[in-house]
Amino acid sequence: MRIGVLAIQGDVREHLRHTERAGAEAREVRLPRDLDDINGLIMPGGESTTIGMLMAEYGLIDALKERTREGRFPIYGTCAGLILLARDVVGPSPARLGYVDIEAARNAYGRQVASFEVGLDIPCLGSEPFPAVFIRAPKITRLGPDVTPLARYQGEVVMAEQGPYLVSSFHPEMSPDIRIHEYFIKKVESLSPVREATS
Ligand SMILES: NC(=O)CC[C@H](N)C(=O)O
Repeated sequence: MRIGVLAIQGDVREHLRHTERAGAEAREVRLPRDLDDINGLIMPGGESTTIGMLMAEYGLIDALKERTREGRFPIYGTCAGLILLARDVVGPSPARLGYVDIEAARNAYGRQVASFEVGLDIPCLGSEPFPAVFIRAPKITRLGPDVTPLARYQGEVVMAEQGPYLVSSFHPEMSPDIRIHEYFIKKVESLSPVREATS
């Protein structure tokens, strides 16, 4: 499996490293042609207005619309990546993909100085809490009926999935734990077209 990491802003190197440790090949994605030979994409955190603007400028929004048309190209959006995958955004609304039926409120977990780490219970990863780092994180303020919640913090959903798309309000690459990357890779494997036998 080959996973792309959107390399516009954020912890690109950490996501590449976690992806490789979790057993997949990892590639940086900047331009539409970088999407050709990957099976899924991770969109790191950063500043969603800037990332969305550059994605639109590089032609990546249109290229991803094409690539995801059959619903078999998984994308994991973390933090700003969640905002770019959200159908609705409260406040200033960046150019984005909007594939997940959620509403996201930007910076709703406080400013940079209010960043924090918590041990989150994420049942699909097993019983060990996941060390989740929140940095000016978005809150999910509405969850559509087809979206499955995967984790909550103080009663509010902070990780969810809908079909091939996975989102988390927090940064999974900032701790050594690679279970979310492993979870995403399994999702990619389950949706990747089976190669035809050559003989
Ligand atoms: N760490 C992050 O990705 C923060 C997201 C940022 N607050 C935004 O709205 O774009």
